[in-house]
Amino acid sequence: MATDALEALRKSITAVDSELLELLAKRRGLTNQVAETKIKHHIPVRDQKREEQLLIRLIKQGKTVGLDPHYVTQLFHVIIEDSVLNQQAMLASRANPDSELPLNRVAFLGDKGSYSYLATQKYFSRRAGELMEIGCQSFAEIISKVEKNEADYAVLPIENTSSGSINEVYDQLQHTSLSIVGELTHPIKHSLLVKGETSISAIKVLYAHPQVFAQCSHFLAELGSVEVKPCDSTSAAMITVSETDDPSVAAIGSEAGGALYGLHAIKSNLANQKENHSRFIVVSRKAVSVPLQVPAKTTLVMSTVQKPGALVESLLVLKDNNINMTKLESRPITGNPWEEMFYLDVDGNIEDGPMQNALEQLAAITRYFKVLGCYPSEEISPTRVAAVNALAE
Ligand SMILES: C=C(O[C@@H]1C=C(C(=O)O)C=C[C@H]1O)C(=O)O
Repeated sequence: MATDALEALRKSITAVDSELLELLAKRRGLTNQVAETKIKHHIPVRDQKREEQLLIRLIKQGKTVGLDPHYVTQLFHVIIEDSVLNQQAMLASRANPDSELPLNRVAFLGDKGSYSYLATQKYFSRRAGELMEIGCQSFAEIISKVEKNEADYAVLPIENTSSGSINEVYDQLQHTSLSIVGELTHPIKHSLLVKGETSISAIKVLYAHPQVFAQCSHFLAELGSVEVKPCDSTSAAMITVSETDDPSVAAIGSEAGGALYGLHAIKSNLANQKENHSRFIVVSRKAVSVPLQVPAKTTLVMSTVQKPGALVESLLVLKDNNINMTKLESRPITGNPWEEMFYLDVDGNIEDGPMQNALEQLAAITRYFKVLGCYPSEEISPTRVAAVNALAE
């Protein structure tokens, strides 16, 4: 009897969920039409005033039907982020018709199920064309695939909120002729993955990528005497565990990735930091042009002359041109001990006046200077509604 009632209720929920999906698709269609209008009339993609008004109205309306402001705000932040990213992708592809390929051959680290694989899927889901996945064993192999025209794009992790910059990728960028054409941030949720029935206390051997071990060091310390075995990628770790019936082995990776190999999670949220995200860059042989209506980021690489204050002087060029720097990284220059290559991420478009001034001035005062790429920024900061607390009352 009880199960009949449950069944009926679940049927109704399924019907509501289908309606929600259809409405979300309808909303997406409308925002795509908005993008067409913005292209035609040169209007910026993001309009935070409109977003604020929309959120205030929805929070008020939500209250009348028993939905709390926090829930409504969170839901619509996700919906708006999707809408802005889709519109940005549309504008970017219009501005670069030659990079519209029927087949995108994409090289990334590992195999199906790796974090790079999941990031690749996410990035290309907003872009036209089929996706051909090319799993690789190292960052050098990934870069070389694109350089040799065996792939069109490479997706490379560049930094993580727990373990910091991925030095090996920065070092690869020093020597390549490829350009950065995109970026994306992907949540990294580490789980302890096993094949059959087992428990945490039974685990004796743990496979994972070294970056993953670094990000989960607190969990590893708690685990105690477990042998850690570094692998080339998260997917390599998953494959190793999937190929044995030994209940004392486990891998660390994403639950979604593990499911592709018949693994399940016995513990989740293993990272030291709760908010664990990785930023990936997308590189290609040809640079892209970013429409001025889309927020852009530019990555620069430079080495300064050997004199006191040389780096400060370079940073002042950015300040004088009112350019915001979002990241500064330094890496040793191979063959030149104690000399550093600086990598800078700045907000701005190389087709913009102040940025062109800054680039010219930097080129004049540095020993080596190169633009690694200008690409649409995918960091969509959520619009906060100042009045949200008042509205909650
Ligand atoms: C759809 C638009 O573009 C963006 C996305 C919005 C949305 O999804 O509601 C609102 C404002 C813009 O930041 C728009 O300008 O109306």
